Amino acid sequence: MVAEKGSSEIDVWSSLSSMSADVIARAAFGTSYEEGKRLFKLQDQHVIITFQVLRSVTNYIPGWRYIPTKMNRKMIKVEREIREIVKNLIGKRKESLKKGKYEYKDDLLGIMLESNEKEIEEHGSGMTMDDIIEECKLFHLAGEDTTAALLTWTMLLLSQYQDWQTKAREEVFNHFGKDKSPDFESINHLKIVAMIINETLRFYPPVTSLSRMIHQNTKLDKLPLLKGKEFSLPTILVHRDPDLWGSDANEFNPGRFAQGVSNAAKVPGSFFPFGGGPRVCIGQNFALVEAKLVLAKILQRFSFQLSPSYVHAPRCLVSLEPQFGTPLILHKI
Ligand code: HEM
Repeated sequence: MVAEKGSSEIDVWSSLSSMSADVIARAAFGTSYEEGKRLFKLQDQHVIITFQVLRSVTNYIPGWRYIPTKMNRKMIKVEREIREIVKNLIGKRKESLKKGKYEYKDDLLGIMLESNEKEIEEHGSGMTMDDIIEECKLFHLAGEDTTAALLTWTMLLLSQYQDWQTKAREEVFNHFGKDKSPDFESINHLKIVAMIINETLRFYPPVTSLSRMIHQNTKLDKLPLLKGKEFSLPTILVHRDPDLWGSDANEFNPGRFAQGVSNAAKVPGSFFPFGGGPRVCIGQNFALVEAKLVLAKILQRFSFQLSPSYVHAPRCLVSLEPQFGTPLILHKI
């Protein structure tokens, strides 16, 4: 995309979205990667239709979703195709097992099927086909746009704060030079890159709020929280609160993470981009390794700056994303 010795304007949001879709398709479906990609494309369509339906006034008419409107029929068609693909994938793996070829691989689907077989053998019941399909869908939904958003906001901020871009590149060069590929072990030695990623997660958290159900009456300071009600914890507001982060809460300053996550805020527990408790994000380590690897590789090859055509308009769909893309000018180094 960028000439050997040149510069190009690229919408990094769209490129990084395709990249993280590829990563999650490979991790979830390994050898069946191509079918995985098709599945995830369909799921993207499904999300778009769902948001259209949720935003439509007809959403408030009881029973409307059962009426065969154009939109509802499209939704059913996409859902059916998604189920067919996953069923086929599972069928093929089971078939190979029957033929004695134990072909369950180290991908998410393989691990899930293998542990499910054991569960059924030992306890007589396990996950149904529907459960497995839903788990595959959830991983894609939870893991694709979130990681793409993290990487996109990081690149945007490093375009705006060139001093941090230079520091990060120096660190990457010190560890890997210009050509050595960063690997899983050494990626954790990148302290400045880690600080930048944490500050981006604070500044533009891909998941902007958490929902919780209240199980018993309680009080949060003077605020009564009533059993049976749902409440929302606005991550993005907590992450920018000057009482918790200091007067520079609305400034990008990775240095605040220099002494680790637990010392970054004035009040512990003010940083929770991956949620918390029993439902904490199970993909957080995966996402952080992916983000560090990708960022290190980009910093090794390119310097980048903001394009004059960039329009700042974050919006919240599945994750906090740049509504009009993120055009950056990349220079080969
Ligand atoms: C920067 C990237 C990511 C961010 C910011 C993020 C954030 C979150 C948050 C805030 C939650 C809700 C946690 C809670 O309610 O306490 C969550 C749940 C979840 N995430 Fe992530 N996530 C990311 C990447 C990923 C990836 C790559 C995967 C899969 C490989 C993944 C899989 C999941 C799953 C399956 C859940 C549901 C867990 C449950 O309900 O038990 N996430 N994530």
